[in-house]
Amino acid sequence: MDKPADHPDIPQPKVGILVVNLGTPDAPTTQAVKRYLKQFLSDRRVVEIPPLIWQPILRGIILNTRPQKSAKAYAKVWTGDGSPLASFTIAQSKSLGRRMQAVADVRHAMRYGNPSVPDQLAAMKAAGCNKILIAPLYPQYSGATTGTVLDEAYAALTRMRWHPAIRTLPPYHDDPAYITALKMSVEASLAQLDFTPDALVISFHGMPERTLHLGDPYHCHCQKTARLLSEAMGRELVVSFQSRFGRAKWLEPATDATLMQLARDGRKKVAIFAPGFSVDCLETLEELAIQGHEQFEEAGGTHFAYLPCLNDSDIGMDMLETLIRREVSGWV
Ligand SMILES: C=CC1=C(C)c2cc3[nH]c(cc4nc(cc5[nH]c(cc1n2)c(C)c5CCC(=O)O)C(CCC(=O)O)=C4C)c(C)c3C=C
Ligand SMILES: [Fe+2]
Ligand SMILES: [Fe+2]
Repeated sequence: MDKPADHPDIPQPKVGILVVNLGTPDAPTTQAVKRYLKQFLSDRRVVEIPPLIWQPILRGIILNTRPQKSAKAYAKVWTGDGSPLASFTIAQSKSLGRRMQAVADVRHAMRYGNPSVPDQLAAMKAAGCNKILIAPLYPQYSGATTGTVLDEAYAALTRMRWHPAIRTLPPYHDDPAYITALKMSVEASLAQLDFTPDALVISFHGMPERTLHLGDPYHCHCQKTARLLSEAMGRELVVSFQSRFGRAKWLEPATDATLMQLARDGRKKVAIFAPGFSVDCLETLEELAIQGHEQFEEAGGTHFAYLPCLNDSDIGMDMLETLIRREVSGWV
């Protein structure tokens, strides 16, 4: 008698892997950035101000001023393949697809913009995936990043009659595979420099400080990543938080202030990296590598290096494959 798995009428389990990142504008233009920021900054997980107060500020002030300024910043880092965040995320998804082609259908989605999480879940379902791993590519958990990706996925599932089985990739801020990949990548980048840094700065995207007091683990996850990496590398790392937005108090110390203070303290050779971003993007390539460099030199610094994110490097992809294979084990 046939075993059920061999029976031609019984569908074989097909595993889907959906890697998800933040999203980015379609073009470095005021209009495209405005569309993107409207969706992004209307997410109540990102701006936790009641909509009756926040929406008039967003629509009346922010969306009439910030898109033009941000579009200029995007234009400085835009490439022939589009936004760095999009092109690196696509490269990661393709690389993972090649590595796992025997066992899974790998796709990518963006929380804001396209391809959207609901569209990609529907496409995977239509392609026969009945077991799906949702993998938000944020090492450190926050409600504003991992949380909102999962909200979006679960909301899409509520509209499906026949759910696929779902697993989610947990935060990996303290995973030995992630810490080892960062150590290898940072040390390889440092070995390429033509100077020895007096300080190594580890910069994470900021959040309103209030989120820490409300129980968001993001700040603790960032601090733990920094501590574990510092221990693994056997050297001091200066922790800071970048990209402040709005008037509320954000996590401190701020990266710009930290860079300027280092220069004033006589630590004039600095290398900086941002391991909370799984790929390079506006916040790393423009805010750190361009603006941070200028701020550091204006404060008297002499040597500055920005060290790249893991992106789709072999080191980074080996790490992601390890984490993802672990989550789908038993399925494949
Ligand atoms: C990696 C984690 C991120 C956290 C945490 C985060 C929180 C957060 N961000 C904003 C506002 C903006 N962020 C912007 C860009 C941006 N943010 C992240 C990641 C995190 N944000 C990335 C990867 C990017 C780059 C996107 C790209 O296209 O390359 C922007 C847009 C750019 C700009 O106008 O400055 C805004 C605005 C808030 C309010 C927030 C708090 C929870
Ligand atoms: Fe952000
Ligand atoms: Fe920024």
